[in-house]
Amino acid sequence: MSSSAILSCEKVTVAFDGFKAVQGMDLKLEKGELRFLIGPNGAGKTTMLDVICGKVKPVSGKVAFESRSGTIDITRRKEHKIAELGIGRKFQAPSIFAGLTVGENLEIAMSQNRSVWATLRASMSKTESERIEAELELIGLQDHRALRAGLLSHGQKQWLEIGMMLLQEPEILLLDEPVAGMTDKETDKTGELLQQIVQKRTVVVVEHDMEFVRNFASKVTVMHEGKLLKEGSMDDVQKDDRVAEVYLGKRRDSDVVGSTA
Ligand SMILES: Nc1ncnc2c1ncn2[C@@H]1O[C@H](COP(=O)(O)OP(=O)(O)OP(=O)(O)O)[C@@H](O)[C@H]1O
Repeated sequence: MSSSAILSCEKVTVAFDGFKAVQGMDLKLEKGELRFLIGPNGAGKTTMLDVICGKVKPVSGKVAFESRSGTIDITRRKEHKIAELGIGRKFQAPSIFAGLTVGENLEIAMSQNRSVWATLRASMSKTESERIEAELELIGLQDHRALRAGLLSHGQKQWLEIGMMLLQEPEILLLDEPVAGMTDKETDKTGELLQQIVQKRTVVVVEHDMEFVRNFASKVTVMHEGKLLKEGSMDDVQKDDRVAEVYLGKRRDSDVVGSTA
């Protein structure tokens, strides 16, 4: 692995009943980057996240994680072990406790190894409380600590969930379409949040919202039919005729990979 790489997927192939959803895919992440994984429906993007977090095992290929204590081959590790090593995954469906307050949700996330009720009954240390306060500020929910999480807007629920993940101190965060269903304002706030998160961590985002990708991506990986089609800046990707073809079924045009204006 190169010195600053935090994750390296090499020639990863995934088959579902003989159908190759991912074929010989390479994906290398540098520490602290915000990487967007794009591509048409069925390209294999979500499957790649599944491979990284251990939910799906590849038939061949290798996934190596540069942990704080050295390089670890995580290809065959169990999902919960990979999470413990520092790779967190957020799925599209929120997994917050709607009946508990925002603060309580964060408290639970912070003390994952205690039971939910033991966590709520136990008194928090000053440091823990400050930690939660800092997290609330980061996710923009500082004024909602005592609000029932079920009453938050869709966007706020997503941020809360991101905050809950951050309290588990992952080194890599894998997000599947985090801005789906958000308003434009919420989408922008999410982009800003992700940019703050990568000051300390590495983030991979599977995304269909090209406006969002254009606004916040530095490096984009395009997948098509389970393979790497193109990797580079959004500019490079947008100029690529093959990328335009797979999105639009024709030569470069407006719309999806169109103008940056
Ligand atoms: N558990 C599964 N069993 C069988 N086929 C699957 C399974 N998961 C994914 N696939 C297939 O693998 C291919 C890649 O799916 P994947 O969800 O990774 O694509 P994607 O790029 O994330 O697509 P989308 O953008 O639509 O979410 C698709 O053809 C899908 O139908």
